[in-house]
Amino acid sequence: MRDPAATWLVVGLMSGTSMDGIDAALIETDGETVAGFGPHLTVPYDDAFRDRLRANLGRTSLKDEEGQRLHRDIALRHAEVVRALLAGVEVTPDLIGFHGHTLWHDPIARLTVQAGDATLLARETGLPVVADLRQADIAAGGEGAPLTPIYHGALASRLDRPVAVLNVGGVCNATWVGKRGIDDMVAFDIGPGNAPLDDWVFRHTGQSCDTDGRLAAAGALAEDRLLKMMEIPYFARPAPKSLDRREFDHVLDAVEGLSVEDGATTLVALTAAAVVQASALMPMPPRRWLVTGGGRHNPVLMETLAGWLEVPVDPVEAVGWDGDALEAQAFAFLAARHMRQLPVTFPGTTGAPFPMVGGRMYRP
Ligand SMILES: Nc1ncnc2c1ncn2[C@@H]1O[C@H](COP(=O)(O)OP(=O)(O)OP(=O)(O)O)[C@@H](O)[C@H]1O
Ligand SMILES: CC(=O)N[C@H]1[C@@H]2OC[C@@H](O2)[C@@H](O)[C@@H]1O[C@H](C)C(=O)O
Repeated sequence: MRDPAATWLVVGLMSGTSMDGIDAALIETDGETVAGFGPHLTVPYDDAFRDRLRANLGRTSLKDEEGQRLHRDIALRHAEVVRALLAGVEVTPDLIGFHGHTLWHDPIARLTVQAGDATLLARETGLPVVADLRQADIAAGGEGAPLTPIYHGALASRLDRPVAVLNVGGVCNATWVGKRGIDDMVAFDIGPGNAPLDDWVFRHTGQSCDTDGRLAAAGALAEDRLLKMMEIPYFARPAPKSLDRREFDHVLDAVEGLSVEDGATTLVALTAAAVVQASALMPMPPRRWLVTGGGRHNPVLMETLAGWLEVPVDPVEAVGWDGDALEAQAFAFLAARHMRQLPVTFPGTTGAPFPMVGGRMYRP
């Protein structure tokens, strides 16, 4: 039996930068370790809603009519996903950890905007919701991202270290976990993940991604284009650092004129080259890379990474984690840490001035 005083059953919710859909996962946790993994699911956005999200990227305020509508609709869609996740599960969760959908992220201006009305989500689900997890960090001069490192660090404490957890979502980020576990983490956004490739493939084929890397597998690397793209100053900038999804939109200009296949191969290579560059920014090379996020389903990316990094590269499933659930689980974990007022961001992960508690509670 679960000791309710010691752990919570928490639903984590994430709508990621690739705009593929809403990820939800249930875990049992005290915010330090995971006592049990429950079910997870991803509910894809329909094309019309994805177009609407895309049209709202770059918005810095939710105050106007469409901003308010979007804030509400995102919350209602998340509430539906919670109901779907809990259908057939004979437990009632204690709590929800809610990210929302990032529309704007600018740490220099100390502004990060996530749409999704947590008050409405709490009312719709009848559960307390912890949201606004980036706000305290960015207000204090941290990057406000990435937030998942403390979860990566908690899971990786059982592994041989240093190890790097690489998330290839729309944006690509990594957590380096050293010998001392969560007291020894360096994390940052590396560069473009799947977003430019998704956009490129959508533009040329109308498909939402390069499924199983088929286009990239049929193309040839345009080395001159890759070298040009690797001159982007962000790659060499030391951590802490974080990205807005749209910051790499312009790389599509660098592959313009290539065939769809060659462009796909070259954009996959860009992600891999950025990861190689990122390893030089870590305190020491990791012994192993564990890859999570949708990008690990692209075999061309996985092969390129394995070829270019000098240590083993495996999907996180190799150590028993679930790469489709990990981000949503992380937001559940962060909500539990909020309950215990444990820090969620650190000088090594976001550049926070000190380990910082994060999130705000919305009660039903
Ligand atoms: N079978 C597949 N083959 C190739 N790519 C895939 C496959 N499945 C998923 N992807 C890629 O993974 C992406 C979704 O990844 P994920 O869900 O990790 O992103 P996200 O959580 O939205 O992003 P972020 O971590 O930046 O917030 C898709 O947009 C697609 O590019
Ligand atoms: C501002 C924002 O939403 N950033 C996302 C994005 O997607 C990946 C990367 O860029 C990461 O920094 C972050 O998401 C994950 C969940 C994080 O905070 O760890």
